[in-house]
Amino acid sequence: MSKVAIVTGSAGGLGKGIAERLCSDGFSVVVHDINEQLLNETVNEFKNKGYDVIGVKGDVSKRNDQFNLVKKGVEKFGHLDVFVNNAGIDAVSPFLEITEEQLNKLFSINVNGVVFGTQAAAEQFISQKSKGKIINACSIAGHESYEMLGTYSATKHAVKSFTHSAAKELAKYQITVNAYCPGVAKTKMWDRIDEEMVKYSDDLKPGEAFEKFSSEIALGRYQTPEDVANLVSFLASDDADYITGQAILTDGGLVYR
Ligand SMILES: NC(=O)C1=CN([C@@H]2O[C@H](COP(=O)(O)OP(=O)(O)OC[C@H]3O[C@@H](n4cnc5c(N)ncnc54)[C@H](O)[C@@H]3O)[C@@H](O)[C@H]2O)C=CC1
Ligand SMILES: CC(=O)C(C)=O
Repeated sequence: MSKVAIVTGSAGGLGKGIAERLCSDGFSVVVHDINEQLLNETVNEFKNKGYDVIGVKGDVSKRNDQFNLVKKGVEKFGHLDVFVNNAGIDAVSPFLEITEEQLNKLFSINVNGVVFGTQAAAEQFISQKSKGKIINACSIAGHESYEMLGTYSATKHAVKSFTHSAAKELAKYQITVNAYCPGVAKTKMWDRIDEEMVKYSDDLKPGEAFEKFSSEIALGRYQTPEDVANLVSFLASDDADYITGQAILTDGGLVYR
């Protein structure tokens, strides 16, 4: 019987890289996203590669959608082993321009989404009477608070905090809760961050905000989805059974904690 993983926001970006890696690790995978067209494209691409996947559309900020996601995954594959709370969004603005709308939107997706996903997965693990692994997308911005990324950084600090508290409460069920903290990966998220940072700057040209962040990476290159997937693959494996409550940096040497 193959292991089963759900990865939220996995039609593109880091989530897609994580979902593909878990497929090649032998998992049956539920690919999930709010973007239905991209979701269908990714599911078809994975099926053509021979991977055992289904697609479920949903919005992580809606509690019912998160419980429906687990239900659909279990209806198809019979059980659940790993739930990756990957979906997240960005926002760029000076502190004095942070709006109520920005705060509500980012917290509802990046934080509420992680809480609801964790609750849905944990209920399933408990009812299965099995161990289970919950793996959350944090960030270097969950360890360091960046200028122009104040709201985003606050959401990722909240993800780290919920990773700690959920790990403490769920350990008695043999459920582990950990987080991966990427650095600077060239996905659509960074394309948007770069575009916004350039708008707010007098001297940055398109691409230069990304280059500026990347130039500080000790290992000398920006991150790929595969770099992130390497860590998530380990956290999803039995080799990580004794690790819980950790928010692990994978950033090529950028933030040291
Ligand atoms: N790209 C980077 O350098 C870094 C990314 N991260 C985190 O990694 C995660 C993935 O980031 P990327 O792949 O770069 O982002 P991305 O924007 O490239 O991809 C995110 C995916 O999530 C989906 N999504 C957005 N809102 C959703 C919602 N409400 N419900 C369901 N799906 C939704 C999008 O449609 C998209 O397919 C995020 O949590 C992000 O904060 C952390 C550190 C660095
Ligand atoms: C996108 C991200 O997580 C940053 C800038 O730390």
